[in-house]
Amino acid sequence: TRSTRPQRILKAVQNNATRGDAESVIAAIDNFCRKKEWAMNVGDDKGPILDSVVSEVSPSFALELGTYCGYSTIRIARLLPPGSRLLTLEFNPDYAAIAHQIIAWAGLQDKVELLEGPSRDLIPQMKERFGIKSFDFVFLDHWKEFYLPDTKLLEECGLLRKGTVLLADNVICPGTPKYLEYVRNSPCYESCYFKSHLEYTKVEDGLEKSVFLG
Ligand SMILES: Cc1ncccc1-c1cc(O)c2nc[nH]c(=O)c2c1
Ligand SMILES: [Mg+2]
Repeated sequence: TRSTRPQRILKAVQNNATRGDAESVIAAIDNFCRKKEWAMNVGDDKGPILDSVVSEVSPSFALELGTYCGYSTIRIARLLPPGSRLLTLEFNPDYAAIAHQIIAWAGLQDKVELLEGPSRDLIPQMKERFGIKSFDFVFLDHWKEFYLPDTKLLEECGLLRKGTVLLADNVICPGTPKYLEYVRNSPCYESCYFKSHLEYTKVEDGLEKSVFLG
């Protein structure tokens, strides 16, 4: 039977990237998705914006909503200081199975904890089950309809602190109008937009950076 797109991405990594070399894994995925088959990775246009925000925050505890094949997981984890942790949540088991292998190929499995399940079920378990006090950085990249409810859930669970940085992908394409309206109008957030393009295309998209003010 025909392979899946994530399986084809994994094969491109195994055939073109060096084990333990995160940069080569990122390049292999970007080359495959630009030249062979589009896929919903944050990509090499928005990616450097993600990198700059992660480097600026230098988080001890980071959360990613939406792993897919692990591309942005690797972009974030490769920049984390020693001893810091990235938790990444993925509800699709097929995506999670591929992401585990791609994260391992990059040699970043010791910095990353990949949790399978719905974010709305996992977020309330963060303190008790995963020993998280609060997150320093959150990357929202799962499904546009969940950005706002999951942000409110993070607030309600006391998982955001003064200065926590939220970075949201796809705020233009596919678009997250309810989330944007909230973070741009709430007195609890200071928000700004980084204009870019939908991965591997000329279509406008961008990242919204929102600092929680407590
Ligand atoms: C799939 C797609 N088609 C056309 C335009 C945009 C997308 C698209 C792009 C992304 O970066 C996504 N990231 C997380 N989750 C998504 O569902 C998603 C969808
Ligand atoms: Mg995205």
